[in-house]
Amino acid sequence: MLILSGGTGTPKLLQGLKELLDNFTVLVNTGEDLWLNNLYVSPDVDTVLYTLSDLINEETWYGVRGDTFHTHEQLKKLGVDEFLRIGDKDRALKIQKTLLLNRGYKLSEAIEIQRKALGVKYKVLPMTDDRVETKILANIDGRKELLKFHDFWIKRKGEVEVLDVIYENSLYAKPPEEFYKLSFDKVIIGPSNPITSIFPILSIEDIKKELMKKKVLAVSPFIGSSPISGPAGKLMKAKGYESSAVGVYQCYKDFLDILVIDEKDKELAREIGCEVYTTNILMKSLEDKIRLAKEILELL
Ligand SMILES: C[C@H](OP(=O)(O)OP(=O)(O)OC[C@H]1O[C@@H](n2cnc3c(=O)[nH]c(N)nc32)[C@H](O)[C@@H]1O)C(=O)O
Ligand SMILES: O=c1nc2n(C[C@H](O)[C@H](O)[C@H](O)CO)c3cc(O)ccc3cc-2c(=O)[nH]1
Ligand SMILES: [Mg+2]
Repeated sequence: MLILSGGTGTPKLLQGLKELLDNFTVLVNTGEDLWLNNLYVSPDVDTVLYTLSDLINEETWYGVRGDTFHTHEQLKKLGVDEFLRIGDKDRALKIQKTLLLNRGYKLSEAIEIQRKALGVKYKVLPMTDDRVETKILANIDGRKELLKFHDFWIKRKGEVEVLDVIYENSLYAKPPEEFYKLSFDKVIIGPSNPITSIFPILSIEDIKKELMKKKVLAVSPFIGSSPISGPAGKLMKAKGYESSAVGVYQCYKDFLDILVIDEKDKELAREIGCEVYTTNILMKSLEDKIRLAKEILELL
């Protein structure tokens, strides 16, 4: 089983799947990775590692539950304002990843070392060992500007007009070597943001080519015309997709076999050209996550 993931929606589903499955591989978005004061930050990978090792802070869906922020606060006092609030335990994981990368390890090799160190039994692969950067083409005071994802989402709080989203260098990027050794025939695209969490993964040609040959199920991150959280709605529109479960089908229709949508959207099924399964797709409790995971596994 291969699961495509960003850093919030799919990790919730992973909490359900890991109660039901002994093994799967998570292929994680790295389009939002960044160097922050010489520290390599891979937000979606770190959230997946923390989710699979039961360390994740479920209030924020990043960082370690109960972490302290001494270094972050001291840096601010000294005049270094990290725009991401990085906890002390979380910083250790990022420092180790940075050390390994600086010693020439590939990102996938560094993640493999960290997965084992955290006692995660599931495989976690970055979508590439190359650098693919998601950039947001925005209208800033009448001028077109290409923003880094974190500039768009954290500094500007996503409050800009989005004209397009691009995946820089995806034309040349390859999946990690490990990807070619995987044997799987089923794929779950979790309820992550199709535009900035799943499309970066699909922008890597060999990954999309592989999905065309597999049985693929996706879970909608939308109910009605709104995402359950975050900027997916405006990003979908910027890329010309409907901000709805129908738009999610449009994003994945080249290879999608089953789309799981919310029961409130059941009348949309006639506009969706693959098998549709309606259920409650909101995951609040662990029971919700296990229930949804169970329904998905029965469908695949
Ligand atoms: C900023 C955020 O990106 P990221 O943190 O990487 O998150 P993902 O792309 O993995 O997921 C965001 C995506 O998740 C959907 N969501 C959240 N909670 C639920 C839920 O309980 N059920 C469900 N079906 N989807 C859920 C949400 O609508 C978001 O679109 C980002 O891009 O939002
Ligand atoms: O919106 C925020 N996202 C934070 N994120 C999440 C992340 O940068 C983005 O929100 C995700 O990339 C969205 O996909 C962090 C991720 C980490 O791995 C470590 C620290 C942070 C800190 C923040 C933060 O302060 N604010
Ligand atoms: Mg993300």
